[in-house]
Amino acid sequence: MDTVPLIDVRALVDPTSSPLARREVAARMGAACRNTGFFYVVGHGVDVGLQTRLEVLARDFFARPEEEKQRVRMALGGRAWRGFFPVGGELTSGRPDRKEGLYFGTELPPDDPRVRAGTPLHGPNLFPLEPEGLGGAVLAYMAALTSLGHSLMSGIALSLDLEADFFATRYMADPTVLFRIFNYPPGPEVDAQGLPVWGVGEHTDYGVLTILKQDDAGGLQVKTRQDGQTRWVDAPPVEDAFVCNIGDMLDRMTRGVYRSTPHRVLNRAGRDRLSLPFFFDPDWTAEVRAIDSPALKDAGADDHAERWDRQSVHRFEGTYGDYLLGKVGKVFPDLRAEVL
Ligand SMILES: O=C(O)CCC(=O)C(=O)O
Ligand SMILES: [Fe+2]
Repeated sequence: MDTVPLIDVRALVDPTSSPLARREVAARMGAACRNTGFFYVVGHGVDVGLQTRLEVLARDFFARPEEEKQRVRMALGGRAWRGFFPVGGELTSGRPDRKEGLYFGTELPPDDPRVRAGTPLHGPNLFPLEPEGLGGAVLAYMAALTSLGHSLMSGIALSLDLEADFFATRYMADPTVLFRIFNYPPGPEVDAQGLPVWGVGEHTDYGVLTILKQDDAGGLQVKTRQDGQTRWVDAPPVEDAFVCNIGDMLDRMTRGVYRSTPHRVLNRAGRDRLSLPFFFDPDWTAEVRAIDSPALKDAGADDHAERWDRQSVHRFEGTYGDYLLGKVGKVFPDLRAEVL
């Protein structure tokens, strides 16, 4: 219960696998979602060559001079919320993180009705990017992870005694996809006041499912709970495995049974750490509801007083888009006026 389990999800990805094999994988995922809310996946089928190409190109990007990276700064992405932010440009719980990053999302042309209507977080990515090939690798990776996201959600649906396509048809026919590439530079572990300098401070993710690719530097920590005690455990890099975790919206949909678990990053490697979180979330216009299933009869009490952001995970109404916009301004204060 205290460590992050590793699950081979091949049966969910392989169209020829048996229903029994799928259910077995789903049961393991369900157990992980109820316990740590975090699990590794292997057997995911995402091409290793593509992953390596993306990692090499991303490292090349972050190694470039600041003024070159600023050519694709977030201010140029406007309402679409895309582009580069420098170290200290993003806040978690009101404090700047020691990380820089590139933001991407679903590539939409300017004549898409949602882009024309000025819908926040919808639009084109800030392409072309240097080095050449980075933009193409990002699009190919987002397509591969979207497919994996649907496979994993079929497992989560089966684990809740729902039809395998429950999420795909009701909530994620046109999923909200946010993809980020982060670089955590090395530096002292504490600041002048002796406070830890987090790569990312303690937080939970907003959405449904996060699929993270991390390099070999380590530094991701997960807050586990057992018998009322909390403990931070490491989620170290595992060869060709993604780290998956449940976000607040799935926590809400399952009335707290599937846990959105706090996590944070401290880069102690003495060199840059590269990580690539992919957020796979409901359709922008989806009205998200609590899931009705006998599998959730043990739905628990509200724990908002203990949570990092003091928000109840169970209270919600409106569309996923409205919910997400409520969060954006807190992490990028400069962008708030532009986006909201
Ligand atoms: O970089 C990581 O390992 C985690 C990033 C993260 O937690 C996030 O972006 O929400
Ligand atoms: Fe996170």
